[in-house]
Amino acid sequence: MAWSREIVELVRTHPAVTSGAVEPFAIPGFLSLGEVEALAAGSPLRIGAQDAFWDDGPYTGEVSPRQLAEYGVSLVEVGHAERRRLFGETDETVARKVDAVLAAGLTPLVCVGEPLEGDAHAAAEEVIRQLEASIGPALGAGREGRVLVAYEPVWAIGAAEPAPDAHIRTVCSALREALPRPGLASDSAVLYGGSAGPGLLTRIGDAVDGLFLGRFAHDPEAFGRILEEAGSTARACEDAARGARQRGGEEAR
Ligand SMILES: O=C(CO)COP(=O)(O)O
Repeated sequence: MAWSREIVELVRTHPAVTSGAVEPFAIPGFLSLGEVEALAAGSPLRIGAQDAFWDDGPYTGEVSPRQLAEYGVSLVEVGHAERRRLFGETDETVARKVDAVLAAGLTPLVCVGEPLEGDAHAAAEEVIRQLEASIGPALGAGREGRVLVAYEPVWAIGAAEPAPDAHIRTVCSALREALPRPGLASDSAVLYGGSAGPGLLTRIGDAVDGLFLGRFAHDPEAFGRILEEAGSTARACEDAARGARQRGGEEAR
């Protein structure tokens, strides 16, 4: 709660957030959701849940996306590596959860990632397959909405360092290219997670839309530094896009 209080204060006034360039979110454990949601009410901090079940029940002990929506939650994390490894989640169960989250009008944050360190192009193929298996069925059935994809190489979670910059670039660029499709909102995005911390976004910001942070944002001061970087990265990307549009206009003339 102390962390949440500091983060809410930070994002309320930070220019990177008030300008609309950066969209911060926090995903606390279920037991803290209500309190964090109350703290964040009226602030730009969006609140997510770490998991949800795919139906309303009766499924004793499970929490459905519709219940989370009533609670003020707007994001639901689906298919985190720990859920896949320790709780038997498969692409099929992830797909059912994505469908239920979209049906409840919430945004699924779909986690994908290759289990072992290896070739970046092979990793890109693997995660695009995971993405398709996770969101394809819901979109194919006519669901619509925004999807956030968190690319988390399993071998880089809880590690000393994130995956190498070139690896992240290759995989996230491929995911960005694979993402647009009918039914998917145009503000759908690709985030990188796995030992992400200060300094990373400045290096890879042209290849990703954001970060999915764990341990290295547990210090609010580090979160603040990353927010600064996110603001500068957003400005740099806007400038680059404006330059490209101007060059395109000159060529057209
Ligand atoms: O999986 C993650 C967050 O859920 C990543 O955690 P770390 O950044 O601590 O490796």
